[in-house]
Amino acid sequence: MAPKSLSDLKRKDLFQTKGYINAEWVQAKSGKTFEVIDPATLEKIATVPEMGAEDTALAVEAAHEAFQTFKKTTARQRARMLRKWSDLCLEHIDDLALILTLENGKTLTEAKGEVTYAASFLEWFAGEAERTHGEVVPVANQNQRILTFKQPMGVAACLAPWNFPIAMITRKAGAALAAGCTTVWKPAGETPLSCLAQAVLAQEAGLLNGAINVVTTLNLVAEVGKELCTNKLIKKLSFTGSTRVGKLLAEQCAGSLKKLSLELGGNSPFIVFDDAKIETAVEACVLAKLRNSGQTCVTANRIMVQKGIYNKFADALTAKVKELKVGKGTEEGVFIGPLTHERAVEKAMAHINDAKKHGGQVILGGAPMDGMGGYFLQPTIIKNMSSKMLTTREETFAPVVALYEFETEEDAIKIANDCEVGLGAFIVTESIPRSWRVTEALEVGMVGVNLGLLSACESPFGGVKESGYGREGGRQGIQEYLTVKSMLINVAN
Ligand SMILES: NC(=O)c1ccc[n+]([C@@H]2O[C@H](COP(=O)([O-])OP(=O)(O)OC[C@H]3O[C@@H](n4cnc5c(N)ncnc54)[C@H](O)[C@@H]3O)[C@@H](O)[C@H]2O)c1
Ligand SMILES: O=CCCC(=O)O
Repeated sequence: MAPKSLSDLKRKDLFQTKGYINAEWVQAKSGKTFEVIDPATLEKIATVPEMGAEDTALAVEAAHEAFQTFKKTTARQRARMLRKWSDLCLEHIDDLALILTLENGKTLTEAKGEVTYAASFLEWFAGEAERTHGEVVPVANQNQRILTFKQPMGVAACLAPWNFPIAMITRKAGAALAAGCTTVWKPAGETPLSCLAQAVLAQEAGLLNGAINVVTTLNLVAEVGKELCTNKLIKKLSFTGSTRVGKLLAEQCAGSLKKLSLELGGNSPFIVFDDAKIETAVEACVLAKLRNSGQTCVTANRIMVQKGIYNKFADALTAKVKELKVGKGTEEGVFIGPLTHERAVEKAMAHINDAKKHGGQVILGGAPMDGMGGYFLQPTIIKNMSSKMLTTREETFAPVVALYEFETEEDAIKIANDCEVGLGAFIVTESIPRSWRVTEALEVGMVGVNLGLLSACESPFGGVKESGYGREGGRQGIQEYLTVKSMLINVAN
């Protein structure tokens, strides 16, 4: 039987409810705490420390101290630790998935998928650690030799979101530690428990005391964020979350010119051309739109369908979505869990009501599922979407499928690019030339062709425009945590 509650954990010590500084589990200096809630039941699952600036500064100092030793480890030593950590994630996948489902709401199947995805970053960066090096540069002056080498930047702050609390920590910290940086993690207040479980496993994998530190906070997030941005011992900050907060962090980091990676909001177009196979389009759309209840940074937000197949696609998609079971992530057969917090339901309802006001036609769902006890929303499909609507400008971050109609390929590109952000995009077409043309024309960081998932540890992940800058994963991911030093040698005497 599938596990349902914390009492089903096989390794009880993976459920930690304190912050983690210099390899010790600690309370906040102020003694304050906050509660972590199961979004499927609204029941409290844990009480964790509400840490503030003082606690954060201690975590940064511990990481800085550890860096003096950690930077001298070899890439092979670091790779071994990361591989061991990856293996431990897979060994304890059931427990990690259960903790994740209980605090985030996603289904156990998706939670296991996230653990596997998280482990893949650790394995990937273990490999990259040993294959990242400088170069010998051809010289213009025969009396010189020039070479470059890569060095870890120092302490890295890793700020993870609530929608992928495990994978986003390993994507950031895996790269940082592979590079030889030490880290301070700040999980989202809604989902600290998955991060704390990762701290247990990372330590078990042999990481040096102080190489990872976890600061938990919900209500003092602005204070903690500011300390991380302004503390001069931190040399690099990586954030995944909203564009609003990303801009604030960039402003706060400007004072110390800290290097930033920002993976922010998107508004992904999902473009279905007349020549698409309907089954491929529906299957990809369900994944791109409804995975994690629509709460993914690359979630398809504007489903744009060419006129010739608009109604056919809408009917096929509606039939498919009607089959999907909504419920608690721990229940068998559930495809769509609750949203992670109350604000998400409010935001989705604001988008649905705004679409209705401007002529949108709700053909499925359209309301919260009040009797279910958590933050549940009916899977919703809206036709006749137009440029006037809120969803056109802002990501809905919920299981709300907004269907727009377009006429030509040129129109599709123009509409898709008429947007302040540019993270992901999806296109569905049987034409290879069109897939190239459209991919090249879209102003985004990632394009999926005939599929609904853009996630792979070996593929660089990130956006353009107000979706931020920097890349995570791929060969680029580790470079974000390294500096290049050049050495110029006089060989004349
Ligand atoms: N890119 C992503 O993966 C992602 C993740 C979460 C939210 N979002 C977007 O943001 C919208 C709103 O979500 P929300 O209500 O959680 O967003 P929010 O803007 O309140 O918070 C986003 C994240 O930033 C952190 N945060 C907030 N204030 C901070 C500060 N001053 N310093 C440091 N960190 C801070 C929060 O802990 C959270 O993880 C969503 O609907 C979605 O559009 C995107
Ligand atoms: O939501 C942010 C990341 C999602 C992913 O990597 O698939």
